[in-house]
Amino acid sequence: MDFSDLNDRLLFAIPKKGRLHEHCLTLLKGADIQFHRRNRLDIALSTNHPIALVFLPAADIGTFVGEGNVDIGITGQDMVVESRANVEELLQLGFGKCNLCVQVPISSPVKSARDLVGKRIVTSFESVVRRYFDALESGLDEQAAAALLKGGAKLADGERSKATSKTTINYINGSVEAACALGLADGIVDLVESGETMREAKLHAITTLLTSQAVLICNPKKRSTNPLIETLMRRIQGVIAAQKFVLCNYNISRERLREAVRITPGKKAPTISPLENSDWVAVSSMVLKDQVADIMDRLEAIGATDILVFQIHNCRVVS
Ligand SMILES: Nc1ncnc2c1ncn2[C@@H]1O[C@H](COP(=O)(O)OP(=O)(O)OP(=O)(O)O)[C@@H](O)[C@H]1O
Ligand SMILES: O=P(O)(O)OC[C@H]1O[C@H](OP(=O)(O)OP(=O)(O)O)[C@H](O)[C@@H]1O
Repeated sequence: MDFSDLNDRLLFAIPKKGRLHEHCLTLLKGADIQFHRRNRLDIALSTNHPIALVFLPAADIGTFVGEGNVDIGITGQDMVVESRANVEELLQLGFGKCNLCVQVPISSPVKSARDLVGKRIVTSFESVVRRYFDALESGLDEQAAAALLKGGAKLADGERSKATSKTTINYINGSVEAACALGLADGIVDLVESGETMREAKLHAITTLLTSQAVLICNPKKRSTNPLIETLMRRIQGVIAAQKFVLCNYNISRERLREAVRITPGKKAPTISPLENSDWVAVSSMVLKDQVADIMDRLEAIGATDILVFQIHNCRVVS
């Protein structure tokens, strides 16, 4: 590829592998960003928009966006906090949801993060954990120390001087959950989603430092300079909304319509159309996918008929 092809293109960073990769490809497809990625190339030019996709490790995307090497990107909030990147969060994407937790062996006498001050921690989130334990060592409680992380705030000079960094924090990249069993650590800090990895390793979580999900981020100086960023944002928002909602259609007698509208109020209001039989109407309304079974039961109970549920492929709705 000729890299002059990148001139005048919006550079959009996507995790090149791992937990977020497939979700990102689905979003790109839903937003109709077409591209062809040549074998072994980490840059792909969009064939229908002035965009170049840059496939990077999720851990590096915050820094690349913050420093303006790329314009926008998708990564986990945990990665943004770890890299301390100066980025604007445009959208929460609803996937890659997990918590960054302090974990200790089930058999350990350690009950709180404070009990680990002065002990050995193993993690892939070295900067987050250093900041958290510095905050604890300076006298903040666990809640205040965790709040400091996401706000990106630094310890005040006075507070910082009280932190002695006596807690040992060692970085490893993956398989962190084995560290306690191997005698390398008294506790670990790692991501938890289902909790399966933690339970298999005979660990339990004693506190949560961060909650995280995938986010669309932007370099703070770039948003106002390229209108394509707003367009992309709206498209991606539409794809996410479409994944959350389904369209529910049914017929109901006019006398039960008020009750039916309470069950399916829609985003703004349901669409109501008269049927040939004047005592009945047809209703069409967006409902949350994870509530649809309950909604169908309730509609049936008030006498609704011909209840049909349709998948939404894309949409633009007011939030
Ligand atoms: N179990 C999980 N459930 C949900 N989201 C997760 C989970 N593990 C990680 N994530 C999210 O996905 C992001 C990328 O994690 P992932 O483990 O896929 O990284 P990676 O870049 O592929 O690195 P590696 O494969 O070397 O661990 C994390 O920063 C986090 O936001
Ligand atoms: O609570 P769970 O659903 O079990 O998920 C948590 C695990 O997922 C992540 O690791 P991943 O599987 O991505 O592999 P890694 O350890 O190589 O990073 C994370 O580091 C945990 O180990």
